[in-house]
Amino acid sequence: MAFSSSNGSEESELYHAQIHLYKHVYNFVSSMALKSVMELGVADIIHNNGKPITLSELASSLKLHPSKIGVLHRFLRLLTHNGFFAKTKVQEEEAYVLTSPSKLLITTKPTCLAPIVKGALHSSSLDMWHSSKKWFTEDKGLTLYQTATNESFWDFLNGNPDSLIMFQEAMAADSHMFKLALNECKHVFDNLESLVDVGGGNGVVTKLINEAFPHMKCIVFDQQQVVANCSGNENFNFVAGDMFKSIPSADAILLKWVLHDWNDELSLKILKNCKEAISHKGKEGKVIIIDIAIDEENDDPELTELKLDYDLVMLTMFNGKERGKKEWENLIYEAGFSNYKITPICGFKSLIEVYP
Ligand SMILES: C[S@@+](CC[C@H](N)C(=O)[O-])C[C@H]1O[C@@H](n2cnc3c(N)ncnc32)[C@H](O)[C@@H]1O
Ligand SMILES: O=C1c2ccc(O)cc2O[C@@H](O)[C@@H]1c1ccc(O)cc1
Repeated sequence: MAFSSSNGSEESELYHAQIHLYKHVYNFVSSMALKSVMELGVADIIHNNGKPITLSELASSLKLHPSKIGVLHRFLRLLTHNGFFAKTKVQEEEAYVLTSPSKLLITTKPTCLAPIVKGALHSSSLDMWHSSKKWFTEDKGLTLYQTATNESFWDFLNGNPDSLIMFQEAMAADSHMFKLALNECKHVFDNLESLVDVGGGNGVVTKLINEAFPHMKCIVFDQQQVVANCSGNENFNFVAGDMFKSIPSADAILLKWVLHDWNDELSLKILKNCKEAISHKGKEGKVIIIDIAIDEENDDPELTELKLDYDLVMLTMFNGKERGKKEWENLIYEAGFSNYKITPICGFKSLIEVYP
């Protein structure tokens, strides 16, 4: 039933529809206000203050022009409404404190996600969206990013060292969360003598695994330009190569946030190379995938929205995708594996153990 017959509820439905639409039009304002506050370093200032901070104290720490104190107040009002800050009173004056989400912007903490905010909301990640109509009406086999910029996002990173660093820092920041998850899924890595972290970037995850299992021979395998200046030690090494060609042999292969960058055809190629790399172990080898698993039936709608947002980001930037359980199963079986197990970790990702 789209509209009821009574005039009153027809209007009310229209008003609700209007609010729904406006809310979605202005969703970007919350993202951009968050980015602005992250760039100012507000979380660090509140954290270093050691107690709730008043607006005037905050403005003075930030060395704001006096004309911008009211502006800061309005940014903080929205972000307080959104759960990023909370308000209390200091001698009758309003003062701000951090909440759990804004504590993730404290730059001295290993759990800091400011580099994700910086990279994901950088103009180089966002500008492409203005070309979506052109992209929809063409069939050139390009990503939205390529349609907008004439190069792939990977080529852009390879030609822009500062952007490559920004991307690697964002990936490294996300990987620190894995330290907590490792406590829950330590058993997955038990009894492995060797592991290759394919597309392992600058090795944050591998280092955490190596610290938990010092006798495991760990290799971070990534593109030459990513690992060229990385150094390790006897059981924690960097190897340059191309995962589409071949992958070094090991008891287990780790693929964290790699397969979602690629479509099914290319993901299949990577998985088949992983299978080859563990073939010497017979049925004992395994591939460990850490990625999103969409589960609309069981996840709450907010979590599903985040996963679907990521799906569109992967589609538009890389021609990649976030997968549901059935899509993971099809991919895994098509690559020649016989069994798998999906376990949710890190809040919105899953760990998928894949067996030959
Ligand atoms: C999204 S990042 C994930 C990095 C890391 N696994 C993490 O979770 O932080 C994908 C990684 O795949 C690497 N990569 C892309 N193409 C590759 C290739 N052909 N061979 C090896 N690594 C590749 C990128 O350089 C990048 O470090
Ligand atoms: O968060 C981002 C992300 C995460 C995982 C991945 O495989 C690719 C990603 O690219 C964007 O979606 C986004 C990001 C973009 C640019 C950047 O410098 C950092 C993160």
